[in-house]
Amino acid sequence: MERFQTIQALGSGSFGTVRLVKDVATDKLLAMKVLNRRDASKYVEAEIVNHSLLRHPHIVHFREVFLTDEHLCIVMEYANGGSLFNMVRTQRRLKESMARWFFQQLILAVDYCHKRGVANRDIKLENLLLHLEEGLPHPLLKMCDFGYSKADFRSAAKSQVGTLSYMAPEVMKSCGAYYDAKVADVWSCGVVLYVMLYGIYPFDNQGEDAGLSEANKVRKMLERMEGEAYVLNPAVQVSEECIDMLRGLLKPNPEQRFNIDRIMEHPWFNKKLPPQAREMNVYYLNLPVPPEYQRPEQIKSLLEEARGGR
Ligand SMILES: Nc1ncnc2c1ncn2[C@@H]1O[C@H](COP(=O)(O)OP(=O)(O)OP(=O)(O)O)[C@@H](O)[C@H]1O
Repeated sequence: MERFQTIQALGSGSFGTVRLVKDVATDKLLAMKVLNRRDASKYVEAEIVNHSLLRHPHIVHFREVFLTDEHLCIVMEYANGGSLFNMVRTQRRLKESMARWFFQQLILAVDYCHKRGVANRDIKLENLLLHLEEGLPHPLLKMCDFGYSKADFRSAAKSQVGTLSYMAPEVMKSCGAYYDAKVADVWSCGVVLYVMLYGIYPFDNQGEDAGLSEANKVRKMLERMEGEAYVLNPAVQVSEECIDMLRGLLKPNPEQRFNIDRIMEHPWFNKKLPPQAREMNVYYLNLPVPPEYQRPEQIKSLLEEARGGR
């Protein structure tokens, strides 16, 4: 008998589809990403291995990867509330208190990833899923998609990856020069916060830039980033403390940008922060890996097999 029963399709990405499945043994609902075996590239391998290193309440939990005759299946936690992107699109923008609720969870997840040695490099609203849980006033945030992630980034990154609207200026300009992937992640968190509050992108002015070539669009965006020329619409009620946070995150010079410690010390971040949030991160960092979990070496050899070494 099959171990997983498909309930419905959840969506599709550049590599394959994601399904809602039921674990037949436990009745638990899970998400399963199904790729063709031939798409088991080194990038996909990095995505899965990096994801498998992370266990945190605000990161979609990686369960296992397995092969069928034709497919590579990645089983993970199912987030039942859609994405933050959909929520912001439906509501146009979020109230400051709601934006802070999600931002706190995002920063806890990013802090944990960085301490584990993983930079996501594609933090955006579409990759932040939501999970509704009984008894909680708002959905929980769950980071997903480690397709561009980089582990062991002590030697900084240099490839230009990510999504343009969320990309830090030093990444956009890098052209093979090194940048610190952790600091670039903080910029993307700043863009996420801005979009939640104002319902538009801070630097990607789609109206004004329509019709421009890609190169000119990037040039325009860079000019706005470097001039810190994002609009703080006065019709939207946002506190001074929150704006101070935004300004610290969207500093074009990576050396002047807030780092995670500075964010976590900020009074706006600490307002209504759930008790023991920081201790929780220490707890998850020290959690031993259960013996039944797939290790990076096992995952790598499975992917090797998928690539043809059957
Ligand atoms: N764990 C999950 N729980 C619930 N929905 C999920 C889960 N993982 C992915 N999805 C949904 O499935 C869809 C496809 O996800 P997938 O990660 O394959 O592609 P993508 O991120 O949209 O695109 P790409 O892979 O090109 O970046 C998305 O709409 C996503 O919200």
